[in-house]
Amino acid sequence: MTNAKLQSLPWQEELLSSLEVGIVVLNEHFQVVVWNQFMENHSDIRPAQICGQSLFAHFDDIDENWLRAKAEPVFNLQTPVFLIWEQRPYLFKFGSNRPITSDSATMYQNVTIFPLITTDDGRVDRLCMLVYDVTDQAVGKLRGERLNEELQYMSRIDGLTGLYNRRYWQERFDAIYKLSRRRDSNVTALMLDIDHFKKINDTYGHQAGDKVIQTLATVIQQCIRETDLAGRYGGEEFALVLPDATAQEALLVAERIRTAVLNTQVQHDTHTICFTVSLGLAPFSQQTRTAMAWLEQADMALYDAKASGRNMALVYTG
Ligand SMILES: Nc1nc2c(ncn2[C@@H]2O[C@H](COP(=O)(O)OP(=O)(O)OP(=O)(O)O)[C@@H](O)[C@H]2O)c(=O)[nH]1
Repeated sequence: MTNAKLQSLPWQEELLSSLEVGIVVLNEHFQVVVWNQFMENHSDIRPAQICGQSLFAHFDDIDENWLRAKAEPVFNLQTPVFLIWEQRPYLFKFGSNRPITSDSATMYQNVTIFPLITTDDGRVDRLCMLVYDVTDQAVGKLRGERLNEELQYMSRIDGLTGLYNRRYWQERFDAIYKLSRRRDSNVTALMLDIDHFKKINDTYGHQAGDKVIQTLATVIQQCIRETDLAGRYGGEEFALVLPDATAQEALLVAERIRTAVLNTQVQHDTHTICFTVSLGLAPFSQQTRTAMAWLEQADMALYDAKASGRNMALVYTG
């Protein structure tokens, strides 16, 4: 079955030309025997230019060793092989004819490679590749995945501050609690609350209050490690967990946050707003039976800090 033979059967040639599928027949030396209209249209290579020549001479971005290894079972075991876009977006680097706004500049392809027997002794001496354009399907799936990732991100993040929201923070905190029990690690939980926040809202308005909350979130992020976990726990209440930190080490972080807040001013309209925070800390202990109980200890220390005059950080003492 050579190109010359195909030309002698016009209806077959017409059939192959009208297919929206690439058809490539290769011999044992990976020389092209058939190159249909689809392949010509997308590669700008005419059959006369490529037939009788090595495929790799025209497509130097196809890894020769890889394709030969892939095709081995087709020749030796007479079994088909499938290349799917999820594993390798394309075999032939063709441009996609989708609109400019489309997600893909190149055509995604699924490729089926199956054996052809043209010898009298039943040996496979040719293989046929069917190249399917699956760009629409691939772009749709990739968009769906990206959308899912965005939705997952949004479901974890607090819209006002960009920190983790309460639900997701709690989920991560529970996991850290379980890990700490197993490893008996030094981890400290921290609760933080803005002092007299109601007064800020009442004096400057809710928008100003929001700005204060956002500014505090930025300050917190600047004062902690990447491995620390910060979340917005309630309106003006934040929860943190500091892995690899004893109570004393976490207290240094808490003091860093407290002083940074003292040195922060929030501009709103013509006003300059200053505020303070109170912090409560609780180191992990094997005696603490649940994650919730651990967090409550930090909350009790926070309550003590508030009761002792605010603008301070205290460690839970039991
Ligand atoms: N602007 C703004 N205010 C909020 C938000 N969430 C809660 N609040 C307000 O935060 C205030 C919290 O007040 P309180 O719980 O009485 O505490 P506080 O005034 O900070 O007093 P102390 O904690 O005892 O220092 C309430 O007025 C809530 O309406 C929010 O997202 N934005």
